[in-house]
Amino acid sequence: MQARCAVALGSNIGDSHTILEAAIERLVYTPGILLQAKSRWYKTKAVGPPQPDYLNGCAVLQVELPPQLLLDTLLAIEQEFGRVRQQHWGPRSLDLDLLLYDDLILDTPTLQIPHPRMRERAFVLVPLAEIAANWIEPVSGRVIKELVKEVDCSDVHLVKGN
Ligand SMILES: Nc1ncnc2c1ncn2[C@@H]1O[C@H](COP(=O)(O)OP(=O)(O)OP(=O)(O)O)[C@@H](O)[C@H]1O
Ligand SMILES: Nc1nc2c(c(=O)[nH]1)N=C(CO)CN2
Repeated sequence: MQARCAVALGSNIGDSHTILEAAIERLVYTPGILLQAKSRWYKTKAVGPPQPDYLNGCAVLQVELPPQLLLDTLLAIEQEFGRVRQQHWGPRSLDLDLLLYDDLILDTPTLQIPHPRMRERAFVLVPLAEIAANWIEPVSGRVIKELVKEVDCSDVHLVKGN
């Protein structure tokens, strides 16, 4: 079975640009994952507890993996990039969040789709609107380009020379 999914990428430790570009390559290297689109990179102020600014972006993938296996793959790639789970919302070399999986709504103890906080996050919605503006977020029934108008995007800045 083929599905289209959207992934958010973030990094605020190390050479984040190199890490995020390498994470895209690593995703593409995974059997069952094809890259359909990737956004440019954005420098963003950390939301939540004080920590270094992030570099964020999004990608749209065509996958042949079921949702939980896809998540497990994302978590494994985070580990490969040295992601130690110091503390929730703490700095990390690589964060991969599964935002959308076709029009699936899933709420299990290990996986929630759509990502439960994506609609409040400019650092997700701005790059996602760049590559998936007309994707309907299934919980709200709204398209991404409408959702991004409802969040404060003043802390999301396109990186020069993307
Ligand atoms: N859609 C999803 N995308 C990514 N992780 C998810 C998702 N749904 C559930 N999880 C679970 O959330 C756990 C916590 O992830 P993590 O510690 O990276 O949270 P975070 O990225 O710091 O915060 P946030 O979840 O708010 O982005 C993961 O280990 C994963 O098992
Ligand atoms: N700007 C920004 N802030 C965050 C981010 C992130 O990726 N970017 N990720 C978090 C936990 O997932 C918490 N806060």
